[in-house]
Amino acid sequence: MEEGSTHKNILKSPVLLKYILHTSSLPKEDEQLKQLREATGQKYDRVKSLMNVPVDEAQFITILLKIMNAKKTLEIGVFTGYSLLATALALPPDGKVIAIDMDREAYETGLPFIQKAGMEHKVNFMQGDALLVLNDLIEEKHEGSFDYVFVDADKESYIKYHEMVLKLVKKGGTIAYDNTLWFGTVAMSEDDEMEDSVRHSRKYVIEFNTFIANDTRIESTIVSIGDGVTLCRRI
Ligand SMILES: C[S@@+](CC[C@H](N)C(=O)[O-])C[C@H]1O[C@@H](n2cnc3c(N)ncnc32)[C@H](O)[C@@H]1O
Repeated sequence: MEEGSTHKNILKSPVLLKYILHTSSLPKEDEQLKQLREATGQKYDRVKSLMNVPVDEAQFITILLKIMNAKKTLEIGVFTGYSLLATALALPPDGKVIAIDMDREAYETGLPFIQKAGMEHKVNFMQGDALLVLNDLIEEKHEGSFDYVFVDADKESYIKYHEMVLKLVKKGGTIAYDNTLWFGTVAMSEDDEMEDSVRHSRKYVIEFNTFIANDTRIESTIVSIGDGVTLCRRI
C-alpha cells in the first residue's frame, strides 16, 4: 500500500509525504506506534481508524515537545492513543501526560503498546466527559501549570475547551488544536459537495478558527500538516 494513503492528510501528494518522512532525522515511526496503529485498524473500521494522527503530524508533535522541553502535558481526545504515545515518547523520563477520553475501551486497545514502549508511568488516563474533567483539574489547582495541551476531541466543543485550557496552560505555554483545516473544507464554499458528516462539524471548525484568529490572549497560526493543526502560544 502506498505510504501515507491510510492517513488523513491535507498534503495531497503521497510522493512528497514519502519524501518528507524519509528525509527527517527522527525515526519514521516507533515500533510500538506502528503496532498501535495496526491494532486500531484491526479493531475499528477505516473511518474510525483514521482518527489516529498521521505519522508526519506525530513527528511534528515530537520535535515541538522536545524544542519546548515540555514536561507536564494534557491531551483531550485519546482514542487508541497514537498521539498520546507519541507525546509520552517525546517527554523526558519524569514527564507526565494527563489524557482525557470518555471511551476507556479505545484507550485500552492501545494500552498494551504504551506498556511495551515503557511509557505507562508517564500517562494518567482520566475517563469522562472532557468538560467535566477539565473543570475538576481547574478545581484541583492545576491552573497555569501545563506546558503543552493537545486538543483532538469533538469539534463542537473546541471553543469551550479553549476557555478552560487557557486557565490550565502556563503563560508562554502551547496549545495545539487538531483538524482545524477539516479536510480542506474550511476554505470551500457552502454549496460545494461534501459528506454530511464532514459538513456537520465544518461549521464548528470555521467558528472556532474565526474565534481563535481574534483572541488577543494568544498568538496563533494554522500549520498545514495532517488535517491542519492550530498552534497557539498563551501570552
Ligand atoms: C479524533 S479521536 C482522538 C485521536 C487521538 N488523538 C489519536 O491520535 O489516536 C477523538 C476522541 O475524542 C473523544 N471525545 C469526543 N468527545 C469527547 C468528550 N466530550 N469528552 C471526552 N472525550 C471525547 C472520542 O471518544 C474519541 O476517542
